[in-house]
Amino acid sequence: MRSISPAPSFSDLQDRGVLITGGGSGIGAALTEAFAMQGARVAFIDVAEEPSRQLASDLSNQSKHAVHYLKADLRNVSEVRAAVDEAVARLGGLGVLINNAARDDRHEFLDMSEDYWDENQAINLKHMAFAAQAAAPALIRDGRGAIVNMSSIAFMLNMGAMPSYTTAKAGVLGLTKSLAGRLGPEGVRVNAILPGMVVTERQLKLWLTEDGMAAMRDRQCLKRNLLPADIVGPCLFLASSASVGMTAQWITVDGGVL
Ligand SMILES: NC(=O)c1ccc[n+]([C@@H]2O[C@H](COP(=O)([O-])OP(=O)(O)OC[C@H]3O[C@@H](n4cnc5c(N)ncnc54)[C@H](O)[C@@H]3O)[C@@H](O)[C@H]2O)c1
Repeated sequence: MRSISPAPSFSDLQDRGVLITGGGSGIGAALTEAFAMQGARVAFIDVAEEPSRQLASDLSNQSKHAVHYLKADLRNVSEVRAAVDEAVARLGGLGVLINNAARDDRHEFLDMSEDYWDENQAINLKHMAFAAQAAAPALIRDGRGAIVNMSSIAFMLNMGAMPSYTTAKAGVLGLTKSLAGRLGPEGVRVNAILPGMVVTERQLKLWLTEDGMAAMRDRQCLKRNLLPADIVGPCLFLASSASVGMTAQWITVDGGVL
């Protein structure tokens, strides 16, 4: 499910330090690959060790710089901080943080426990704030730092099957606007991407059915499934100096649902 279409080239991303959370599979893996192929210095955090090690090793054989895999459970703030510090040390600085990791569990609202809510917010929202906090000093030192936060159109579709996830994804936009306000005066831009239905291995395994995909294609203007590669161009753009005047904004990549 890795990206296959050629990504646009942004020469300013060469040698930039880039950290991607949840970069070991799905959209995150496509982003890890794309930044590595731009010639960036890339590190990614993921809890899934085996596929992540494999990805880092495969990409390191093809890219200008070795790709660094850092194992951490992003639900744990001290692990987030340690992994970000390690990334900054290994990359020799940081220019770009991609807050990508999430887990879109379905859950029944009427049965939802407090613990479930807290754990769900921890993987879908909280780590983005603390990764940004840990990365901020390096991004400020960089002088043209950029953060890209992964939201979702799901919170605008009145979906009843995952209220904690969709609340977190709405929160990602609030976080994006607040951090843009706080970090903009220090030269750091903060933007977000709202993907629509993107077909990944995990989505296929857990949630997507032929009927469900057909129904979403029906709602889209573009009558094809979106793939992780569709998120790559917008993300590279928001990370690069091509979008140097943009902050506190978001780009929707949903094939035209909204
Ligand atoms: N796929 C879609 O249709 C879709 C739609 C809208 C938004 N998004 C957003 O795009 C982003 C990527 O989605 P995806 O579908 O590629 O997800 P995915 O589940 O395929 O990948 C998420 C990655 O995060 C990692 N991860 C999960 N829990 C972790 C933890 N506790 N600590 C560290 N790493 C952890 C996983 O191992 C995995 O590699 C997410 O923010 C998601 O909400 C996806």
